[in-house]
Amino acid sequence: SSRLVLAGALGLTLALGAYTLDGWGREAGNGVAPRFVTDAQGRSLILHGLNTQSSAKSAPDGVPTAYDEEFVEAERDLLGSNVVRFLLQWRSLEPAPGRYDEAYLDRVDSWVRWYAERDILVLLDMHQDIYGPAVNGNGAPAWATKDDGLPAPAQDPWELGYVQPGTMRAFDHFWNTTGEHPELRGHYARAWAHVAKRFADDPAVLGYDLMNEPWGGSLPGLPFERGPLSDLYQRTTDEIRKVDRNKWIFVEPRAVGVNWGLASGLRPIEDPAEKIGYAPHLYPLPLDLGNGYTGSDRARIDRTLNAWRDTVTATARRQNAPIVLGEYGLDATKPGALDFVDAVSRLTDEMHAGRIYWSSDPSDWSPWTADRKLSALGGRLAAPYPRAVPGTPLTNTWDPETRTLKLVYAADPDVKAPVEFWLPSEGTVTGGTGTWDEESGLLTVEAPATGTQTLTVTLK
Ligand SMILES: CN(C)c1ccc(C(=O)NC[C@H]2N[C@H](CO)[C@@H](O)[C@@H]2O)cc1
Repeated sequence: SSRLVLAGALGLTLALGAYTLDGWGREAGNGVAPRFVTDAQGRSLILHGLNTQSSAKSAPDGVPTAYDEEFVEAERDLLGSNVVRFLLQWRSLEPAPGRYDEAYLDRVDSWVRWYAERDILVLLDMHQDIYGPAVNGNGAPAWATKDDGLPAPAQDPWELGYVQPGTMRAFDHFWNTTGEHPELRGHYARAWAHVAKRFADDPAVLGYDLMNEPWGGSLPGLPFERGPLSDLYQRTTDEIRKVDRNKWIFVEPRAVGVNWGLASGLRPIEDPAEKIGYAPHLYPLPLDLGNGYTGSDRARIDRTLNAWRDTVTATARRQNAPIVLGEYGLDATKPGALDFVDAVSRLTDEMHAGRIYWSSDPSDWSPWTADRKLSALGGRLAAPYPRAVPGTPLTNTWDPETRTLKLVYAADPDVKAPVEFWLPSEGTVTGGTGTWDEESGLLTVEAPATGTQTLTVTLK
């Protein structure tokens, strides 16, 4: 099938790309991420939420169409979300070179306000897939799509769109591999600076995810990441920091290969604010090929998860970056799908990484039913978790059998704030004094502010 053709082509690319990295690209890196995003009180945050939303990719006005404020309310109340990865479109932001559409940013701001009113932080994602609409993708404006008139017909599966001649040329011009369009990356960096200038002082905005799933066109993965991609991230960070020295800036590795557990070649980005986060995606190849999380595929996928953990942790450590899994998801009708969701939850809990599910759109992947309740998959996402910790989390494990969450953390005596858990229903706590708020689903726990603390929360 064409998916197998895709896998073969990409697999060969990967093998060649990966082998150039000191063997097969596996780097030791077990253990926890060295950094956390912190709140105003200095608590370490563990971020859980949804991607919103794929419908924005093709929406004429560039904002989600299959989502509304009622859903945002449900995200807080039924899923306990404290973050959203909100898709932006460069085509909507900068419809002509150097001309920014403030009405578009007003529409984005109206969504940010919805999330702000529900204490959900917003990670703004400059989203692209297959470069932009002019080559049957989404993201870039037509004026920045230099396809040299080469063909780029829509493909099935859609991923083959990345290797069409016109799309490859558009990427090669953007990364200036051709040497003919050095101006494009400057436009991209300045467009981000324009967004940052708008939201620099908005406490609801967590920060900026600089590019969704970068693709190097003709450049192999590792040289692409070490060269033009890291250069673009550095240039964009420099432009943003001219107007915003506070927000987090998240960088993504290349999608192909790293989504499946291979090592990334990203260089550490220099940032005077020292607030660079790492936001990789996780899509094991057997699932991408339409299989389930069962039998021999399950064993392969488990090996992918372990490799992904090690390589992601190693890359984050190079940058001293907190980790947020920016995308993971699958068709919930596939065999073993819910077990995969639980496996990713355990993995990111082990890494103390945030996790943002793809996506809130109506589909077989969705956490929502047609009548806006939690789907079976949504129910697995709605597990208890520690959202804010006054110290460094050491252990964070949820056991659905015993309905018990165990948090061990090294208390920071300088952080005068309680532990905050989100629970889908009331729970009791040992190791501290808990206050349950039914309306918000928050269990606030006072515990000693020194030494290693162990809190055990059990749902009633
Ligand atoms: C060949 N290339 C460059 C490629 C192949 C496959 C993906 C992908 O599956 N991505 C996973 C999900 N991410 C997007 C949105 O960011 C979703 O549409 C995909 O399901 C990406 C790139």
